[in-house]
Amino acid sequence: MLYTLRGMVPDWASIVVSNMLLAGTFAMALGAVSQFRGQAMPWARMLVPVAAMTLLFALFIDDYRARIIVAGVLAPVQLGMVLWVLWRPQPPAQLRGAWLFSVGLGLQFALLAVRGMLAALDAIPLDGLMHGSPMQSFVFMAAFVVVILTSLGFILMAKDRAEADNRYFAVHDELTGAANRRALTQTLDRDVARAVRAGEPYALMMLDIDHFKVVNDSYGHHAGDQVLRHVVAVLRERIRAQDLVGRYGGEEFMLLLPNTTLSGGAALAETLREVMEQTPCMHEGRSIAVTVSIGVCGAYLENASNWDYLIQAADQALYRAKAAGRNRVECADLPRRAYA
Ligand SMILES: Nc1nc2c(ncn2[C@@H]2O[C@H](COP(=O)(O)OP(=O)(O)OP(=O)(O)O)[C@@H](O)[C@H]2O)c(=O)[nH]1
Repeated sequence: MLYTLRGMVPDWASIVVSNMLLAGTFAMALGAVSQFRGQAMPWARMLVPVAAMTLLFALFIDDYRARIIVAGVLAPVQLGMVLWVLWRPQPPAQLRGAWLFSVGLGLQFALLAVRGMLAALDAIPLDGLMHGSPMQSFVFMAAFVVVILTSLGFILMAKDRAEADNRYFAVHDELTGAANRRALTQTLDRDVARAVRAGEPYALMMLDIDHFKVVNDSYGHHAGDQVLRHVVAVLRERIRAQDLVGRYGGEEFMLLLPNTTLSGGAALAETLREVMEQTPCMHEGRSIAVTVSIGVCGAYLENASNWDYLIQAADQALYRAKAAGRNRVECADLPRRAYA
């Protein structure tokens, strides 16, 4: 708008302020992309080019050629930084939006750089912004395309991320990243049916952190949360790819172990108990001792329609482990009717 008012408003508004705003737009794009990528706002890299553009345009207020050259250098530098943050060190997960956004920015980058270069080589007419040279008309027209492409690209990136987050949190516990109760249930449905079909054994573990309330009370809730993440990390390191660890409730976790016998599950439970005891959780420079009690059940299943009894059996074994002094593993005796 300020560009089109050239001659009707003072030159400092039409020339200096308008280009300061344009540089500001690119700076905001850099801020937005940095935030999108989870990085801090790069204030210096955002503000220095805007200040440089403003100063140089004020300095060259009567020199159209110099201004085109300045814009042909500074704007591509700003746009290059936006593209760098977007694609480095790894490309973003939201590829289709990122490509659209980058094509828009790349077009702007190329146009301003080429125009600056042609001006520097005296290869385009330099009779002013509003005199309708083909190059100038092209730059104006392209600006609309650029705005549409970059806006659509960014909206698409944000939408794809929101959808991916929704999908992730539908099946993961927010605090620990372990499977949530819903994912555990879905996996049990699928796993138990497969185990029955294949005639393979299946084991299930319930694991509970000992005296977790004391951790919260002594070290605070943040430390408690860190202990929960620590437990999941330790469990994940020890289980196989086909096993699943999920958060069943507050400080209670469930492990699903396909193709595992009761004795195999019990051996793994004992290893996990030992590793947990030997691996304290570090929080703000302090070492917090963690022990767990585990109830295990496992069997060759014959009935895929109901697996509740597996959880009940493992839970009862866990209860016995707690009652027997904690930091222990107990195995469940599955009632015969359960899997007959
Ligand atoms: N920090 C934190 N604490 C939680 C969370 N969910 C549940 N808790 C706490 O976990 C504690 C569980 O306490 P209890 O059920 O008494 O169990 P416990 O202290 O581990 O005792 P035992 O299981 O008998 O060994 C409670 O203090 C809850 O507030 C969570 O997401 N974060």
